[in-house]
Formats: sequence, structure tokens, C-alpha cells
Amino acid sequence: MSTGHKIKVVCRVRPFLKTEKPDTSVEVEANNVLRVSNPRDHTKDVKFNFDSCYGPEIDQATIYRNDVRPLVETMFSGMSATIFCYGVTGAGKTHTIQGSDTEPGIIPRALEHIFMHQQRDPYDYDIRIRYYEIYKEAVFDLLKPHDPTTSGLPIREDAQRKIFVAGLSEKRVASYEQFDAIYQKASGNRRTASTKLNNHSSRSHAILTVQVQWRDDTGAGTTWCGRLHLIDLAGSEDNRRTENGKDRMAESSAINRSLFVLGQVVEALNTGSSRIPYRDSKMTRILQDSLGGESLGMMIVNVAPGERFLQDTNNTLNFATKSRLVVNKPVAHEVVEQRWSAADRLQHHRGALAGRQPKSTLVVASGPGAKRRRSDEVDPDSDASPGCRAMLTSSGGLPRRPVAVARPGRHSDSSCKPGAVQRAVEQKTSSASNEIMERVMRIEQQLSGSSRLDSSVVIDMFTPATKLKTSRGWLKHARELEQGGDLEKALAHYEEALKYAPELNKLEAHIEKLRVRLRRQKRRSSIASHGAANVRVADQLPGRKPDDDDDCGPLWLIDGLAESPGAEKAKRRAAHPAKPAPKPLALPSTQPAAASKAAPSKSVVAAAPKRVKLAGARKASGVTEGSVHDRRVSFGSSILNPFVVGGSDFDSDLQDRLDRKAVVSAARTKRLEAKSSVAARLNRVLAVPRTPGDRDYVPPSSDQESDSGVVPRRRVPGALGVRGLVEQRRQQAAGDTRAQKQSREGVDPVADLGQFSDICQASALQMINSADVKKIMKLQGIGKRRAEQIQASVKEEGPILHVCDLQTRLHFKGKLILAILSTFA
Ligand SMILES: Nc1ncnc2c1ncn2[C@@H]1O[C@H](COP(=O)(O)OP(=O)(O)OP(=O)(O)O)[C@@H](O)[C@H]1O
Repeated sequence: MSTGHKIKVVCRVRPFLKTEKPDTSVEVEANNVLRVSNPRDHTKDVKFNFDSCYGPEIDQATIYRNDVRPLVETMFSGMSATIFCYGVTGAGKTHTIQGSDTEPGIIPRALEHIFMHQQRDPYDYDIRIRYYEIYKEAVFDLLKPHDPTTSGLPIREDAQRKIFVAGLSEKRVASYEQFDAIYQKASGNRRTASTKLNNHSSRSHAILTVQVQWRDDTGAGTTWCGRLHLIDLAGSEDNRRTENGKDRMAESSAINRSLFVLGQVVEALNTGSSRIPYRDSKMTRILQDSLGGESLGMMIVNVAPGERFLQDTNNTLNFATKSRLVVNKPVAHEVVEQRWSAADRLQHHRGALAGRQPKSTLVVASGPGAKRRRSDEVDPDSDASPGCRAMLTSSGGLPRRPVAVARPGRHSDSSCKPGAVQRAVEQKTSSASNEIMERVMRIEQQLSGSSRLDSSVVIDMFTPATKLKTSRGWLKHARELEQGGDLEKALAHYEEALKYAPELNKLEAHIEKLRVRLRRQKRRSSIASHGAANVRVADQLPGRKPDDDDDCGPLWLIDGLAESPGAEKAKRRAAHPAKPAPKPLALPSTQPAAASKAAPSKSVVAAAPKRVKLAGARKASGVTEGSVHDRRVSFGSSILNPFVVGGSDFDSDLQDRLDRKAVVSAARTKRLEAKSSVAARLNRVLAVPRTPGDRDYVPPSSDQESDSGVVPRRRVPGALGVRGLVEQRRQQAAGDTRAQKQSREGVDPVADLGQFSDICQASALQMINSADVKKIMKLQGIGKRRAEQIQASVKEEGPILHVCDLQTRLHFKGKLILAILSTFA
């Protein structure tokens, strides 16, 4: 069992610099007591207790010998140790950890110590280093020259929830001299700058990791791995005093923020909080194992003497006092020898399935606390050895070394020996490994079959934790997209999230909702862009129930061309019409009786509305025809709303339905009556022409006067619609129709328009008269030139009242007219 180990806190007060005026505000009273003047009341003192306190006179060697060296020694027991320097800017952190040529700090001394150890010991030590910095919340490799195009390396978590920096390079060092050459060069890559408080201020947190790995041939032949992390944190800065510029301010705020998170992590650990905010900064994420984890930890608190730093000193010491309470649970790390390729594992799996033992001895890392280093932890370019990529286990759930915090012994205990324990471990992990092997087999099968992997197989390769994390990532983006109104992309992101977390039922339901919303949105935008001309009104279909999201009642619209408004369909229709178009195109108005008697086309029936919304009875513009658009019947419709419903059909149908409702509840009656009056109003507006007394009366211009000379005809582009139809019928009834007139002039009329209804024509004409080039162009068969022709004609000669006008006025060919009308059929 591992024992709890508190973080060791050592305090070091630097000497006054030549530029500073000495005072007695900070003094070391005893080996472990620091006295500091109270920043609020200088006559009073505050005392702080630490594991050790060093005054300005204490040299680097003493500190190393007393406090650092024992910790470095623990590496040789397969432990991880972290030493980090903390303090305000200019307090002496870099001096302590790095030192100078004349006064080498912890790093050179520790490395010297490690190489000496290597020479003394019989073991063949494999020593490697990694060196990186966290600059403005991004991780950069210091062993490589700085590449300004990179945005930093990612911090990841492996299957055993161990933190590592992916893609970091690693260098093997055989001697101190070799290390020194690499380290000096790499230190040059670290970002430093001159500030008002320190001429050579570190602008980043720098982390040097030394890894020592060796094989203990005297015992069970176990390979051990010890690590030492030496961290020079950037100092907190009071920007009122540093007078930093813009760049320095950005660095400073990143530094202060990460140090603030460090404080929060310590606070959370001390209060036993369920959430430790390691993830809130890169620095705390990397220090995770050293703060409440499985590393041994030591914090060197650097203090600048003098009254002007008193407030900072107090803050630093208060934080250090809290940090003393943080408890780590250090464990030793054992490296398992075999490095298994996917093929090895597969081979082993097959052997295990067949009841055979694999050729090589297997120790599988598993159980709580077991560690496995990811292969991508090491940069492929680096000189990492296969041994480094071996499976690394801690003594969590597996045989582990006894953990003695002071000077732990270097031999594995009996539990490390192969035999019964190993078999037990194998048994314990066999089910997990079988599952992994099955996955490997599935992947191999896929690979042998095709060059691409199924996404489901790839997802299957992830650990549950990774799946959850990935799913959360997708979800986050999806929510942002949804909030931004991009439903289509949001849906795709939600679907991705569901792939990784298929168990999320709520997510599934949400996706379904979103799909419905999207469908609805598409339908609406289709109607809006192509006009309701693409929509046919029909009676309620048998078996169809109103959608919950329908805007209003049973003016049932069937999306005809709305969903496929492309030219293809119209072209097909034009190419193979059900009936060949007559040439020249016949005029319908010579058959007034037939036209007026003709029942509305079966496919174009306005059903009685139960819930009809009326938008603005009469607009000031004077446009007052009824129309159907987006499932609404409206008065005073705009030119964007070109589909027109026959008012009389509409009204009579409503009346029929009202008659059939013999027994209805009072409320229902009231509603229906209201609708009835609306319908009556609609009928009035549609059927009764405006007279000069009406508010929306538009006086006709001389050239627009009706042929009868009685009914004032409105000449508002796009306003023909039903009103035009009604008017036409009235004219027909009066026996003086335009068509008859044309007939007298020698144009051959025909009985009706064949397959096209009045409404279809009205819609087409209304669209054309709207004089909106874009909309007109949407009509199949009309190009830009034709559209402009129409526009000019409508402008000069007024609205086109009948399809025959297209032929006579614009010289449109019958085929073209047919194509236009087919859009509305
Ligand atoms: N113990 C010491 N003995 C002599 N000089 C020291 C000592 N500690 C610090 N100094 C000097 O104080 C100055 C500031 O020290 P240093 O650069 O190490 O501060 P720092 O805490 O790393 O600052 P920053 O956070 O800005 O990087 C340096 O000139 C350094 O040589």
C-alpha cells in the first residue's frame, strides 16, 4: 500500500540586489521559521513554518544537499518526483533551479548526481531528457528550435489517465557533458524578456523531465523507471509595477492566470473538493501527478526581501502554507519488458483462444493505477529506444515495490516475482485483454479487406473515456452551431456525438427534433423562394393528420414542385406533355360559360379552413386580393405571395362545411362564425370591385380602363390574382370579354386551357406581373433576356392579363408559355 506524502515546502530568501535598499522586513528566524513584517502594520510580524527555510547567505550546494538530493535519490527506486520553484518575479526561481556558471542550481547538480550514480551502480541506466515550456497557455518543445508556425503541442491523457505531452521529443544522454550541451542550447530557446522588475525575466513555465530506466537483474529481472521533473515556474507579476507593454501584458496575464489556477487546485485538494480544476490551465494539468497524484513533490518558495515586495511575499507564503497540506500517494513504476505489436497480440489472442500458452512470458499492465505509456508519447524522430516504449506499470493493482518515502529500498518485493501472482494477474486481466484482442482482430479483418476502416471500428478502438470526451467535443460544437442558427451543421455534429455515445437517449431525441425542424425550415424556404406557385392546395388527404408544427389548419398543401423545383422536371413535362400544346396557344375566354362552370381542378382545391390566419386585411398600398402562402390565407398580400385561391370556391366550401356542422359547441360555433365572417369579408374583397368611395380604390389610368368601361380595373403589378379572375368572369357574364373581342379580331380561341386551370394561369400571370426578375427566371424556360422583356412590357403596358398576352405582346412561343404554365400545374 502506498502511503500519503505531503508536499515538501522549502522557503528561500534571496539576498538584496545591488539596486535594492536593505531592510529587515523578511528574516529567517530558525531552520524552518520565517518572520515577515505584517504588510498592513509594520510594527507587527507574521511567522511562517516550512520544512526548511534558507536565508540569503545560504548557497546553492547546501540547499541541494539538504533537500533536493534525497528527492533525486528516489528516482533510483522507480519513483517520480517533482521539484518546482514558485514566487513573484525576480524572487530567484531561475537562480535556484538553473543557477549560473559560478553557482550551478538544482538542474546541473541533479544531473551530475544522476551520472555519478550511474557510474557507481552496477546497473545499465538509460537516461533521457525532455525539456519544454508553457508559453501563453501553449506547450512548446525546447529541444527543438522554435517553429513560429506551430501553435503548441497537445496535452493528452492515456488509458490510465496519465497526463503526457503528445509529440514531445526526447533525447538520450550518456554523460553530464552531453546533457549540458543539449540543455544550454535548449535553454536558449526559452522565452525570456526584460521587465521593470527583472532584467532577465522568464516569460514561460519551463519543465525539464529526466527519466532513468534500468533493469534489475539481481531480482526478478524487472525493469524500473524513475522520473524527475524540475520546473521553473514563471513569476507572478503585479502589472501596476511592471509597467508591461501589450506583449508583456499578454504573457503576464497568462502567467498570473495559470498561477491563480494553481492556487485553486491546491485549495480544492485541501478542502477535499470533488472537482480539482487541473484542466483549467496547462501548467496545473502537467503538474496533476505532482499535486495530489502519485509523484513525490517539493515546492521551493522563492522570496524577494524588502518592504516593497511585502504584499507579494505575504501572498506567496500564504499559498505555500496551504500547499503544505497537499498529500500525494507516490508509487514506484515498473516497466514490463515485452513490447507487443498488434500482430503479437493477435497471435497471443489466438493462442489463448486455442487454450495454448503464448511462447513469451506475458505480463499485462492492468488494474487500478496501472500505467502504460502511449507510443505516441515519444516523437518518432527522437532516439527513443524500444525499452522506452515498453509497457509501464505502477504498483497500483499489480505487484509493486514497497514505497518508502525517505530512502526506499531498491529491490522488488516478493510480490514482483513471476509465478502465482503473475498467473493471478493474467486471469484477472484475461477478459479485458480478450476484448482488446477482439477489437484488434476486427480491425485487422477490415484492413485486409479494404484500405479504409469503418468509422464504427475506429470508434471501437477508443477507450470509453476517450469516446465520452470526443462525444462531448462534438456536442459542444453542435450546441454552438445550433445557437448560431446553423441547424444543418449542428445536426451533423450531434450525429457525430451520438456515434461516440450511442447510449445518450436524450441526444437521440434531440436529433430527431432537430431533423423535424430542419425539414420544416427547408419546406418553408422552398415555398418562400419558389413562391407558393409550387404548392398545390388540396383537400385533406385520407389518413393524413395535421402536423403538430403546422402553422394553421387544414388548408392542406401538398409540396408538389416545391421539393424539386429544378428545371429538369419542367423540361421533362415540356418535352412530354400529357397533351400536346395547341399551336398557336388557344384563348380560353371565348367559352365563358365553360370557364365559369369549370369546377376547380381536382388537384387544386381549397379546402375549408378551420384555422385560417388573415394577415392585414387591406394594406395601404391598395393591394387587396386573397392569397394562399405558407399555409395561410391572407388579405392585402404582397407580391411575394403569388398563389391565389379562388375566393368563391373558398367561401362556398366553407359555407358547406358550416352547414354540415349542425350540432356544435358554443365555442366552436363562435369560432366558425368568426371564420365565416372572415370568409364573407374575403369574398367581398375578392368579388366586389373597389369604387371611388373605397379606401383602397386605385383610379384607373386612361389606357387601363376596362373594356366594358364600367368596372375600374386595377393595374398594380402582381395584383391580378383572383381579383383578375373574378373580374374576368364578370366580364364574361356581361358578354363582353376580352377574348370575345380578340375572337372578333380573328384570333382562334379554344374552349379551355386543357390541363391548366384558372388558378394555375392566375398564379403564373401574377408571378410574371410581379416584375421580379429573379422570380421570373425561376420559372422554367425563361432566361434573363426574356425576363427583362417581361419587366419592360409590364412597366410600359401594364400587367399581363392573360396568357394570350404573352404571345401577342411578347411574342412568346406556345412551347415557352406551356413551360411557364407547367410550373404551376
Ligand atoms: N540566492 C541568490 N543569490 C544571488 N543572487 C540571486 C539569488 N536569487 C536571485 N538572485 C538574482 O536575482 C535576480 C532575479 O533572479 P531570477 O531571475 O532567478 O528571478 P525569477 O524569480 O526567476 O524571476 P522571473 O520569474 O521574472 O523569471 C537575478 O539577477 C539573480 O541573479
